[in-house]
Amino acid sequence: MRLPPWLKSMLKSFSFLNVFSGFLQMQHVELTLDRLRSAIKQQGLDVGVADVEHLSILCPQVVRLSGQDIGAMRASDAIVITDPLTESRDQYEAASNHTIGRKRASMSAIINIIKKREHAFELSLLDAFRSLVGKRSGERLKIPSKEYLLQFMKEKATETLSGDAKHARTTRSTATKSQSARKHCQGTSLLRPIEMLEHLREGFGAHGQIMHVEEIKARMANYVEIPSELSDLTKSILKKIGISRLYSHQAESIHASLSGKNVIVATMISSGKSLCYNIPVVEVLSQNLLSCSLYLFPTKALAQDQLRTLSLMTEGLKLSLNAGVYDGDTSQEERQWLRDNARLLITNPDMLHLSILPFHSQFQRILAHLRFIIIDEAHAYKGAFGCHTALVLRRLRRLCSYVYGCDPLFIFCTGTSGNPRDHAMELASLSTLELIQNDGSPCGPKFFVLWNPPFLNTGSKILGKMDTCEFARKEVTSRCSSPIMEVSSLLAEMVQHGLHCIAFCKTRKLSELVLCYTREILQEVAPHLVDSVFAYRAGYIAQDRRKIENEFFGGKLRGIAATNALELGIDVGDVDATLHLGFPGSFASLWQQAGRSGRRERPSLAVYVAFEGPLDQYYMKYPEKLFKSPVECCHIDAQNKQVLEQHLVCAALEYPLNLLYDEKYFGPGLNGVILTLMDKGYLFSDLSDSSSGMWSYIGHEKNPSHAVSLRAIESEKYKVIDHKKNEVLEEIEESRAFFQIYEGAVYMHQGKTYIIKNLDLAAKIALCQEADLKYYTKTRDYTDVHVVNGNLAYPTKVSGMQLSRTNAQANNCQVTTTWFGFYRIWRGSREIFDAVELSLPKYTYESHAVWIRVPQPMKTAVENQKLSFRAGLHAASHAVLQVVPLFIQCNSSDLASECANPHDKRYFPERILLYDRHPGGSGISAQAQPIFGDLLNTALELLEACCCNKETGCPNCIQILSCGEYNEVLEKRTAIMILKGVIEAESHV
Ligand SMILES: Nc1ncnc2c1ncn2[C@@H]1O[C@H](COP(=O)(O)OP(=O)(O)OP(=O)(O)O)[C@@H](O)[C@H]1O
Repeated sequence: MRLPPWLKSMLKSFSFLNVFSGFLQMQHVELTLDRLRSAIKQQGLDVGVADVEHLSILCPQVVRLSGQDIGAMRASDAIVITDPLTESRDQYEAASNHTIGRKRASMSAIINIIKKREHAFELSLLDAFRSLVGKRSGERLKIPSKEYLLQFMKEKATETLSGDAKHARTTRSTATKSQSARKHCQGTSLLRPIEMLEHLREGFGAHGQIMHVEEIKARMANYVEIPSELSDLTKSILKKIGISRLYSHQAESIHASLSGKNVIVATMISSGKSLCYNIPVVEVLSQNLLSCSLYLFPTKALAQDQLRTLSLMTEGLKLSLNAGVYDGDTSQEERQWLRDNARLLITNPDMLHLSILPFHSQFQRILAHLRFIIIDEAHAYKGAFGCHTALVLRRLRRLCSYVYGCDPLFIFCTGTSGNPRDHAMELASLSTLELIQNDGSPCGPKFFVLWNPPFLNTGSKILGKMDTCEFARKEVTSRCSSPIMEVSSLLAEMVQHGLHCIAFCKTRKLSELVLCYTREILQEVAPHLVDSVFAYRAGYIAQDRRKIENEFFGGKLRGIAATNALELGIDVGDVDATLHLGFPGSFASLWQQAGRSGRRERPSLAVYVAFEGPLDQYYMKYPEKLFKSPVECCHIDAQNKQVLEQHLVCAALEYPLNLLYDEKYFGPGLNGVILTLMDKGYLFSDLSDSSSGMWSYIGHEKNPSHAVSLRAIESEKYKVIDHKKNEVLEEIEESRAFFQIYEGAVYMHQGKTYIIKNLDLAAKIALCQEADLKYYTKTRDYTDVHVVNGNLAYPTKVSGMQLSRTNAQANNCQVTTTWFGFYRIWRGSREIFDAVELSLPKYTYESHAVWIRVPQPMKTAVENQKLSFRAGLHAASHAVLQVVPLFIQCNSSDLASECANPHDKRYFPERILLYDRHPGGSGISAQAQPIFGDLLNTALELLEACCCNKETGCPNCIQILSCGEYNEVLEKRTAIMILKGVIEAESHV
């Protein structure tokens, strides 16, 4: 059914309603269908519409009324309820007239939603009133004035909720309900970060959310004079950028680099590390006009940031560095120009591996005169990515040495690593490295707030600091307000009061949701600031990202809802506050994110808002564990046989391998790997000439590096195009695409909602159209994991841990996702109101899994007790997944568990299995294998310690946000039985 054209045109004429929609949104109270039905019944009214069940009364722009509210307005008006399934204008009119006619007595307000199966149209209170009552049937009813309605709403906003409204609150989902009770700050006075903390304490945060405030004290600078040995040009550059003295560590590291030492600078975030490499580079490159430098950054954004810094330093001076960024976004002409002219080439390890080393002769000028290799954000090179980068650097060093006769120095920088020196030495295979860590930079005080969304009890009073379990015993379903809403409200508050703020979110979707809610709040309290908040995440096209970075740096934007794409050292200017939606997966990440604020000695604020999961709640309860723990060590294993094989093939193409000379780069495993590669047909040596000992590449691929992905980056992507503007909004990796784009999907981008109109699978293009929708969509899918045997490519080192023996196995696996439909879900209430079928191709990728078999007698024992083995396994896998970040530095979204689909009746393997979510694997499940026994024990402890008494568990134990099956088919008691059984079997290993 389509919305009748007459109604559409009528609605257009009520655009003034948009002005009030934010206001109305804030004021609503919620009503369940049951409550509506009984309220209507209590008043002896005949609803007259066939089936109240079909009423959709949950959209945010419709005022939701409790029975009590209906009573309150009894004298005034009428309620019009139309059947949402009405199919035509005639039926529609008949239904509404019929309805109105039969209840003209004394109903109190209007709730009207017209819904069809494909799209849902929602009318605001006034819309509905005007269109239905005012224009169509108004003569027969009293119409409340606009003033009356607004007054009513104002009163509602201040009144304490009680009676029916209370009940409605506690039975609804949590996202918007606490918001509706808590007024948003309307102020826009300028506040400094410390004043903001007080402001929060007295206002928005006065409901016990603030669990702890850690004051990280200010630190005085230790300055030294600018060394006299520096050239006049370098001194003039320092003067130009306003540096009159150096921090002591800067002088120390510059001296070490200029004395020919490899250096790692491991000082605080924002401690002026970039000068530690820029000054020696400028000094050397200005003295010898042939000398060159190579800068490596892990992200494109950092590369751009550094180019900006270098331009500011050198513009207008007689120094032609011809600096430029050589990455995937660089045009062919620019690449050619940089190859011919650049003396300072900024790139990333992926580009080095794919486009520089295999074509090294084109970079002959640069490689032959390479004096420095700069590796900033060294801590980013860990795990699988670190392992690959280590081998790329070995390939670079041997080419420089054998082919171009040079031995460049390294300067590493890191702000967050537990083992900076060892890690960097392993990364670049260096035998000596000077560690600079006596930090001479100043820093302003930082107030780090731990913030737990408030609890709501059955009386819907917001409770203060209540022990999670104490509360869980009382009422689990109405635990607390949504952390997403809390972060959105905080972001709005910061922006309103003139603070520059970044809200870090774990996923792309969360960053879009936070942006969307923040804008809604700002629309209500400070509409002129709505466009000063943006989202920043992977997927956006490069041009858009640059624009956001520049506008935030320039102060035009005040707030950003970002993923960790903005986490690493980009200098985004004066940030006053950071928000952190959930623990980001490692201390290093958290400190990196928080380090974005408070640069240049300014006081700053950081607020970590907890999710309900065990890890976040653990830190809320034990803040010292957060603030006193050292940052994690970075591990790489450059001897990993499988990775070594891959890179030796590439290295042999670049320059023949030699056992005698290459062992110092590739380690003692070189001989064995060369023989394996010979057997596989990649390498050949003329054994008749035993003196040469050279192994040449004879494989079929023209450029074997194309087959090796350093960080499992997918090349196949889907483009999302705004149909009307013909503009590319985003490119989504193939593995993620069908979770977001399919015909009918609601797609979010920069706080706007779009509907996907067409998906062209062959061209990999999704056309979308902007649409103001109050619902979102979520796919219905299932994922099969097929375990296959094979060696794993990534390290299994877990530092300082006693490894227990275990039955758990780590294997390669094949992950296949099948999409069979999607749900339409109201925002705010998160209620599913429609299910639609889908037909999309399956997506399969290779990954790695860690798993343990559940003993057969355990299955029999569970079934004998008439419990569901599937539900127990599913819940046990969730519990194990929840505890992984306690042992391994990772995000819980890096891994997934095998989840039982409620409709799937096929055989379900008797195993607890976790797998790497990224195609190609990320190495985390391999790291989990040796500690699987600990994971099982901790998961059992978690379940036994959680006081929720629900069989389906709670977010503290077995319910997880990322469950592909929406936490259906879960049994906590059975999970405990199964875990005990598996742990018992482990004790016999
Ligand atoms: N000696 C100095 N005196 C005054 N300001 C300085 C000095 N050195 C650096 N700064 C300023 O400190 C700020 C931070 O510098 P920079 O971005 O180099 O820090 P960083 O340690 O590289 O940061 P990150 O940890 O994010 O990578 C810059 O604005 C820079 O201009």
